[in-house]
Amino acid sequence: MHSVIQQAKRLIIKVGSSLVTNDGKGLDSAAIAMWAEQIAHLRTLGKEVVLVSSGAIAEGMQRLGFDRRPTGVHELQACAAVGQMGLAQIYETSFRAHQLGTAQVLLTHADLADRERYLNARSTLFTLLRFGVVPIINENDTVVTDEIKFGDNDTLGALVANLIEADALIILTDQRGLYTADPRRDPDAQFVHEAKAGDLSLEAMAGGAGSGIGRGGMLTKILAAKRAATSGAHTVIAWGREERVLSRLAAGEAIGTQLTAQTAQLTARKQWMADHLQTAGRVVLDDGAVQKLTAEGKSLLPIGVTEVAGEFGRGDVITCVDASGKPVARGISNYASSDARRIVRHPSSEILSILGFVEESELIHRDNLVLL
Ligand SMILES: Nc1ncnc2c1ncn2[C@@H]1O[C@H](COP(=O)(O)OP(=O)(O)O)[C@@H](O)[C@H]1O
Ligand SMILES: N[C@@H](CCC(=O)OP(=O)(O)O)C(=O)O
Repeated sequence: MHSVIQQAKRLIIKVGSSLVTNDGKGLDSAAIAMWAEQIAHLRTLGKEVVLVSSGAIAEGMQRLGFDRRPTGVHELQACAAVGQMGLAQIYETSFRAHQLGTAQVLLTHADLADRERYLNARSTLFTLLRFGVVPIINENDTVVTDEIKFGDNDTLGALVANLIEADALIILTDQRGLYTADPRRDPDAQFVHEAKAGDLSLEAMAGGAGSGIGRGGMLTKILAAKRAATSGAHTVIAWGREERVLSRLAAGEAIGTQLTAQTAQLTARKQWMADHLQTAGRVVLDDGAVQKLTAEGKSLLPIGVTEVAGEFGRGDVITCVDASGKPVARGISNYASSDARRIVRHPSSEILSILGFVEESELIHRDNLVLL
């Protein structure tokens, strides 16, 4: 019995190129229809699902008549642009059959490295989930070159898991999970049912891609599990063609390899903030706000702030101090210092009229706040 997927409220599901495109033979509409049906089922169980799908390059190669992967970067990018249309079309059609809308989200490394774009991507994904839509994510291949690529969608899946604090990452691939060696090369390879995410011995077991279609192989999946675990997300690596794989995982069945995160989700996030000793700025709280934060576990609203010191951007970690200057909390600011200065001492209902836009009604959300 594996219960991490059963218990997960928010899930990232990553499907690899070889699965999506039937080993490069063209989009596998039957398989995609089955995942869509299962994802619709997961949603009826109250789970939020984000899909990370590879396959744009493989599908574009097919459509443009390449029988081997082109070597030129712009040819690959052109393939991705052509193939992405096929992905968008088939996902939209497959989910529509279950009255679910889809949304295309193409991300680059630069998007997630930039604090403001990171927060924007995060807010947009949360909003899509709130609208009941299934976001379908891929790397924005047409605008990236090697140095700034995620390079593989296993890594992208893990970063998205970190981005929206998913409880679990499911990586569907063309093997049943992790073996002690590449099963394509070593017939004696043993199946690994369960291990700790981040266990270094796993990295030695995992080899590169076996199919010529996929990019990362097993190593990027192991590293993705390690990365996802930093925000407390567990990973399951499973065979995408296993019958009803997603629904059975959601029912608690032990399928695939489970790589368990060792740190609880909130603890991991709070630890990250607590480790942020160099904060970009400081806000002074009135006594009421100190009370709300420390005794009631509430978010920090602009109205409870009397002063903003330093220069910081949206997404920076800032320190909250009481009227005497004593630090009481640390957290991620939803507003840049220039905007924060204008909205402090005001009720959140006035943010729109003061700034002309509203990022969030809180200055710091309690999930992004750690008490000192
Ligand atoms: N230890 C291992 N256990 C399982 N598969 C492995 C291992 N090492 C390497 N592989 C290879 O990794 C491949 C899956 O990676 P990849 O081709 O990138 O798939 P995807 O397109 O799903 O990301 C498998 O087909 C397999 O040959
Ligand atoms: N963005 C690329 C993803 C390449 C990739 O990571 O492939 P895979 O190893 O099959 O997940 C595409 O859509 O072709």
